[in-house]
Amino acid sequence: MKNDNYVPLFETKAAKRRLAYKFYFASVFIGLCLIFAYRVIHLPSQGGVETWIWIGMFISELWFTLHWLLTQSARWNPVYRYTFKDRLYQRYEKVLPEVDVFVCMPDHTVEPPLIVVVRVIHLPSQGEVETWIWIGMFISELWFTLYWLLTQSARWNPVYRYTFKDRLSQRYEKVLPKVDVFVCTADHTVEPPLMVVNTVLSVMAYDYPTEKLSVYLSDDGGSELMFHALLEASRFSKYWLPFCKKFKIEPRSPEAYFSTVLQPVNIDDPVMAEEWSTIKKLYEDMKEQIDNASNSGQVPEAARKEHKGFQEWDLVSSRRDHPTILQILIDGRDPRAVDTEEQTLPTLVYLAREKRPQYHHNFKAGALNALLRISSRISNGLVILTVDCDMFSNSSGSLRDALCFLMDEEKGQKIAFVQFPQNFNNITKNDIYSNSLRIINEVELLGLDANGGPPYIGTGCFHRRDTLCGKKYRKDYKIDWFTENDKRVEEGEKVLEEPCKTLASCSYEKNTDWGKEIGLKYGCPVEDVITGLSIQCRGWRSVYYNPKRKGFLGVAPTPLLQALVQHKRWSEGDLQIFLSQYCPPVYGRGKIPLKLQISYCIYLLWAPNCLATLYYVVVPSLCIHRGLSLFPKVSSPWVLPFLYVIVAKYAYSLGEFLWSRGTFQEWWNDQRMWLYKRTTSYLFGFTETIFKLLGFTKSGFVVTSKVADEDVSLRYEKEVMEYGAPSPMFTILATISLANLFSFVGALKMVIMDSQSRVFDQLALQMLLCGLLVVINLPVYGGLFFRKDKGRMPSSITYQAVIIAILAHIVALH
Ligand SMILES: O=c1ccn([C@@H]2O[C@H](COP(=O)(O)OP(=O)(O)O[C@H]3O[C@H](CO)[C@@H](O)[C@H](O)[C@H]3O)[C@@H](O)[C@H]2O)c(=O)[nH]1
Ligand SMILES: [Mn+2]
Repeated sequence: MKNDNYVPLFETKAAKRRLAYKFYFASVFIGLCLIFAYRVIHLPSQGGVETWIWIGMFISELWFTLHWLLTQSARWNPVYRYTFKDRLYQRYEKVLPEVDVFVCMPDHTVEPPLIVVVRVIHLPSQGEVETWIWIGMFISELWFTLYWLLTQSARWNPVYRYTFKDRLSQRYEKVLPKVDVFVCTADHTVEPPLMVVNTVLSVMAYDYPTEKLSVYLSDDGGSELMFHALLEASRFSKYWLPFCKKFKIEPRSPEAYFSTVLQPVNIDDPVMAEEWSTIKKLYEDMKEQIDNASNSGQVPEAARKEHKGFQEWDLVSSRRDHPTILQILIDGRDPRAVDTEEQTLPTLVYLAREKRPQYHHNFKAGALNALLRISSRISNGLVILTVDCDMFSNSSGSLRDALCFLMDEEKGQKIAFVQFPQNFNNITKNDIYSNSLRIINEVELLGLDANGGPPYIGTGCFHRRDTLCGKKYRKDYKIDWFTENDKRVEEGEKVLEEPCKTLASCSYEKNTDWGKEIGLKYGCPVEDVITGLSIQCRGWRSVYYNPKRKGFLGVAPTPLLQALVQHKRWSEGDLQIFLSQYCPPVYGRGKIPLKLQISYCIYLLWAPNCLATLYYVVVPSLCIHRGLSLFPKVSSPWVLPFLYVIVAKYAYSLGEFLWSRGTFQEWWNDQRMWLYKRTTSYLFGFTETIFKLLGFTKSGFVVTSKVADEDVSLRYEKEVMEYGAPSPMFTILATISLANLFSFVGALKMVIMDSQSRVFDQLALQMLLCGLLVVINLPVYGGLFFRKDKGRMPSSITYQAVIIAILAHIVALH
């Protein structure tokens, strides 16, 4: 099979193993070991050796108990077997089938593992609280170490990818596969129709044979306004597509284009200048139509009469209760569907799947699965692109880039999907909410790619239809692009909307494998990650492609609360996967490489970080008042590993940021958001997952708002933190920052009053930690006490936080 003339369609380069990185890794690792040595050696001496012996006994017995539980599984229900040979001979002498008679002899032995409980209750009392606080520090540091080791798996061996679109075109221009683009929208109030149609227009304008391109919009809001907007866009596309192609403009979302290019690119060219103005005028008209309808909440009567599609809304009683609405706005096979230059237009379809209150709709996963079925009947593209409605295509070449991977003769066969990074076009200069996902996009996903493939992150991802529909990888899997297109094309008949509608009905999936083995998986708030993981576990790999010109640009959440809620959904969904049967180290064993299993855990274990972090930002500070020292004295050599690990870790992280074209201020903001997310989003995600496991709650999907009030946007532009809404998340943030402020002030007082500077010697590291927390929380104090605008902390939160912080200090002192 090896082809000597094989010239690849893409290339992979390993990043140079940086000596500095290795040094960093080894030295921090040694530092961590020293920290643990310190923790063990310096356990508060009140408890002394006895405490440790006791803890040792505890751990040993915990192990014995767990192991004993394991061994019980083999004792639960043993069976013995007997046979009756004589009967066998009598009856079946000639044919001799086998007969077993089972006699079951149950043997239940249950020893309640009470020993462990006894250990916990009777921990030697000399050390008491101090010992326990110390053990808490130990466990937090153990967690941080393990987690840091996990994150290293994504840094070990990053790779960069490059494509050769000219070769693709030379070899395959005539037989390029059909591509279906799925755009999802859910709610026209938080996802404005104008934004959605801009996304649709940008993907319609891909540099690709239009007769092979189909765009589907799934509207989970079932909104007439959205349909109206799409209808307007289908008309505008007749002008927009030829314009894009003629002048090769980028980006191809009209809104993004006209807001960056304020005058014709080539003023000297009168033809271009005139066309530019005409198109801009047409766009402004369309924008006005759509915005007017959105603002009044009604489609104008005249527009309604122009298209039969609006009649479908006669049967809609609410967005949660309506039959399937399916409208093919442009049918690419219709000879009349052409643009102003007589070129075929891409197929354009509007779908609002059936919704009934008694059926669970499974959020985005449900929407994508309905699209998979409907599109298989209409265009049946071999390749599927999924994009969120707020993510316009920023580069008309991305589609061909993706095909370079999927169509490569040797390595392409095994690739199930090509994931582009999630980038955003509303990030402010220093990215206050750390929305840009810079380190994930520029560092970690490159490493995951080398480890076996990035996860599927829901948007900007090109899939093979087959793999999304559950196909397993086999060595002999090979698509012959020269015949495949013809095979799948239907008779060329005009597709009828009515018969297709049942494919998107509520009852269609009953008793089928949809949502389990076929299509996107149900029941998880991060349907994308779990679906990608299971594709990889079926033997496929994925690739990550991060070109200079970003492939897609989306809308990042602007108020702080939105960002935190989004991360709550992510961390919750991720932890759910970890605790489910799909846990990568279990489910992926033997199916995906070990290093990929580990890399997955970086994200799947986001949520549990909340515990160690909360401990670390609360307990050491509160202990300052008691004079309880939890870190080595400055005069002791043990302080060195602590300082080294702190400095090395943060220096490297800053270096990584700058090297990925970030700024110092942005890195600092990222550290703050890291703290915020860990103490709020992850905490809520963690507890909710546990509740869900226990069966108390069900997970939902809170759609992130893509619009903000004017004054909120203004503050965002100025990079002023937006609190505003009363939320328990803010209570936590405010309380932590106040508690640390009180501690720090108290500590300063103690240091000043202490003439021999013994306090400083003992508490320096604790004060450093506390002081850093105060500095990083400066915006919170501003929001609590100094700001007057609407984005400040609500006063209810200020009161709560002050009271809780004072109470915490009182409790800590006694
Ligand atoms: O019932 C629903 C809910 C959401 N969506 C769509 O799903 C997309 C993502 O929703 P959004 O509120 O923007 O969530 P994000 O957190 O920004 O989305 C990220 O995280 C999701 C998983 O949590 C992925 O599905 C997305 O692709 C990924 O961009 C949007 O286009 C929505 O219109 C639906 O179609 N139906
Ligand atoms: Mn989004």
